[in-house]
Amino acid sequence: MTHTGPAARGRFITFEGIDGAGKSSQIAAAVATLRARGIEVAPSREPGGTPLGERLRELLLHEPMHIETEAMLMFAARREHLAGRILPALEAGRWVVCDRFSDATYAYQVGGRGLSRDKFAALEAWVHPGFQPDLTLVFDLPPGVAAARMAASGADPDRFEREQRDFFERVRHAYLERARGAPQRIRVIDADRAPELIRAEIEHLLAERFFA
Ligand SMILES: Nc1ncnc2c1ncn2[C@@H]1O[C@H](COP(=O)(O)OP(=O)(O)OP(=O)(O)O)[C@@H](O)[C@H]1O
Ligand SMILES: Cc1cn([C@H]2C[C@H](O)[C@@H](COP(=O)(O)O)O2)c(=O)[nH]c1=O
Repeated sequence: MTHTGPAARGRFITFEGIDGAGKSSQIAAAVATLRARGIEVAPSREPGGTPLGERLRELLLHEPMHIETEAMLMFAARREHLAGRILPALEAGRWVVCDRFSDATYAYQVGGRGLSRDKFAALEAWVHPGFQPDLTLVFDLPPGVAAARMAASGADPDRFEREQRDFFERVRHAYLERARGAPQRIRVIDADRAPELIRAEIEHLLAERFFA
């Protein structure tokens, strides 16, 4: 008899790192790898992922604002994303592969801008109590290397990408600190390597974590 019970919950995988770390093409490769295994995957991004979230993204990336406004808007977009997209997909058995989530708020707003850890923790506990990604990959590389990559790409820098090297040093260290606090969930990837090597490591990690 065919099993017609509820689908198993999907998995939530996030990619993190300083701007220019090389997440985008590796996310596309990871999505393709999972789809090749027959998994239904919903790629998404933060801030964004919903119509309202994308409008908030425009403000966040281009309008100057108070640091607490910035943190609250990141979490407002996230609240919408969780309710409108992430949780429904996971409940329907789809996997969500997301370019950034709350670890980015910790790294950028707490580490980079100096938001208090208590305010971050309160927002996180409000917006997604007890919920975290199943796996987070932090792309780690020196800010100078990331800056050179971004300059070579020729893209117009946004409000975050225009920050100075010391800002990205703080963001990088906040990511590494966050990873030390959750070693089961967060894996640090050496992103200062050829794309093929990074892709092979990610395929290995996905296989080990979800298909062993
Ligand atoms: N491993 C790599 N080695 C050298 N260059 C790379 C590597 N990965 C990506 N790049 C190049 O670096 C630039 C930034 O890459 P990408 O846009 O994937 O970074 P990102 O982490 O998604 O950045 P952002 O968070 O700012 O969107 C691109 O021009 C890309 O082609
Ligand atoms: C989710 C989130 C993002 N940011 C910053 C990090 C990046 O500079 C931009 C998003 O651009 P990307 O090209 O999609 O990487 O937003 C942040 O500061 N805080 C956050 O919570």
